[in-house]
Amino acid sequence: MPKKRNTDILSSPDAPNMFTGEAPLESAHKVWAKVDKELIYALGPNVHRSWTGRLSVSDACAFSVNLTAPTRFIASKIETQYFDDVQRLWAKHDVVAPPRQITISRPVSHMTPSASSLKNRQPGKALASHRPPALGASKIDASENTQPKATTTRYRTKASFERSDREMALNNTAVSDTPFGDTGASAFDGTARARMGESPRQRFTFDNFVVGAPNEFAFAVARQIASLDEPQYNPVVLHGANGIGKTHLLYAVQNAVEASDPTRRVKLISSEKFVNAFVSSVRGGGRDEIEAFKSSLRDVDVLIIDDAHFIADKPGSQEELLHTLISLVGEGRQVLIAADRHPDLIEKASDRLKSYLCSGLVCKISAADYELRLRILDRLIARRRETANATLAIPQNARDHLAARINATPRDLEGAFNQVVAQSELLGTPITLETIQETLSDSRYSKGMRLTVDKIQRAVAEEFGIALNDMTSKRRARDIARPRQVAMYLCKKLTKRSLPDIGRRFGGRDHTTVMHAVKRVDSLRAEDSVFNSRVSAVETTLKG
Ligand SMILES: Nc1ncnc2c1ncn2[C@@H]1O[C@H](COP(=O)(O)OP(=O)(O)OP(=O)(O)O)[C@@H](O)[C@H]1O
Repeated sequence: MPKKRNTDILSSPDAPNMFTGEAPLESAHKVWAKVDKELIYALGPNVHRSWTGRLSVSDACAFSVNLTAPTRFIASKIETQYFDDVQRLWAKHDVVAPPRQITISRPVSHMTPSASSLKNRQPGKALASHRPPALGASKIDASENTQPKATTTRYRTKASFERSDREMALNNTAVSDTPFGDTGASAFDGTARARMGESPRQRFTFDNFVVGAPNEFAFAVARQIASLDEPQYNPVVLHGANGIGKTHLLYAVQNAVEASDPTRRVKLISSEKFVNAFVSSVRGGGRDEIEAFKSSLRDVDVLIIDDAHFIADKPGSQEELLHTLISLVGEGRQVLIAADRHPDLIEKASDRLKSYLCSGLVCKISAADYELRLRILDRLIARRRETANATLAIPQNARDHLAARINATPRDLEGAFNQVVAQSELLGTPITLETIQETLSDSRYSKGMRLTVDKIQRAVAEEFGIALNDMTSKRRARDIARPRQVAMYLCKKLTKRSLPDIGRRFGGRDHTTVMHAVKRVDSLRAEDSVFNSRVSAVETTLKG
């Protein structure tokens, strides 16, 4: 008779490894020793020494393993930048199938309760309260205040982390209209907040917004909205690339209006929240739900909607938004909207919505130039000195380098600044031009990744001798169309932009046109050596 399988034991968190017979914690230490070594090769010794090499196994069961970092910042950094490597190598060396879930956490004190408890642990005694979160569990349970605080789950993406501050703000606003309290905030939100010192709502003020040629119009408009009781332009749309300061200005308006006249009702909501609230009110089915939704948006003096482009392919929500705007504007209430592109370029937005959005005032925030980036950097340094590190010193040549090198958005600049400062503060090293170069060389700020569509279009237009505006024109003559295809090809190859996004930046072309261009240039490069060397020449110039 076949032996009865003891599923209770095998599915228990303390079950020994089926293959090696090792206890979960023992096997986790062994696996980590291998992963630790391989990470040196995978990430390079410098990165490993500064980040992943500072992890250690603090707890493990048959389903999951908890790796602890010495500080919250290091845990966040690993989670956002190196987690995939850790996870991949862990899966390679852990013989458990499916591989155990990895959680990165930071201790609340040097000797974490879980570590000390593990030391005193009685063989065979389960430590239920010190288990790493189970598979699929969300962030750490706030009641487990003796546990290392998990900064995030395995499902968070880098992009979502970058946006977390802002989303946290928008979500809180939408869930409740109370200013940033702790209510409802997740453990991760708490981490993000601690990392930045203040909530976005507190940081995003007019005073903290650095004004320069690329944003002065938008700033002036926002200030005017905040200072007038009667709208002068309505609706107002601010548009510009991601991370360029739109949300900052929206919050600045909200803050300023509330500070100057607490009786004025201001509501700031993301269009994603708008859609969700609208859909759930409709699903709720009752008239009351729908009426409650409508009045929550219409009983305000100033309605501010962020990321309006999100609503593009949702016809029902678009219609509702349009009615909301018409109703508010009709009653003389101010409407302020932000989107990542001009309303006319919001694909799948209805013509009525587009034309209504353009009927008030549309103003663009342009890319930050070097001078503005330098001034934003100076402001960041000043704030850091005021709030956390009075002796922070960054030599001028290092500042110049940072402002010149991070030629993307203020958000990227802020991220790079945080990285440089945190590394210096945590490792106790001074900030110099060399340390900045080293920090940035390990990161997403490496030159090739920061190439913009605009730069590529310019470089290709120059090489092939066509006008820059032919990149977006409808002209189809081969001597124009071919360089345009080259530029599309290089955008796909050298940036992280999607095919639809690239198409949009080439005069609103379809993604299939971009796909065709990529294939065509690829095959021409293989067939025609002169053409190939011209494309290589542009590529080399761009990569600098
Ligand atoms: N002119 C500026 N002065 C100071 N800080 C700025 C400025 N512009 C942007 N920032 C900072 O850059 C970060 C990103 O800005 P913000 O979230 O407002 O971008 P966004 O345009 O709303 O991006 P998205 O399109 O992704 O929503 C914020 O921390 C903001 O404070």
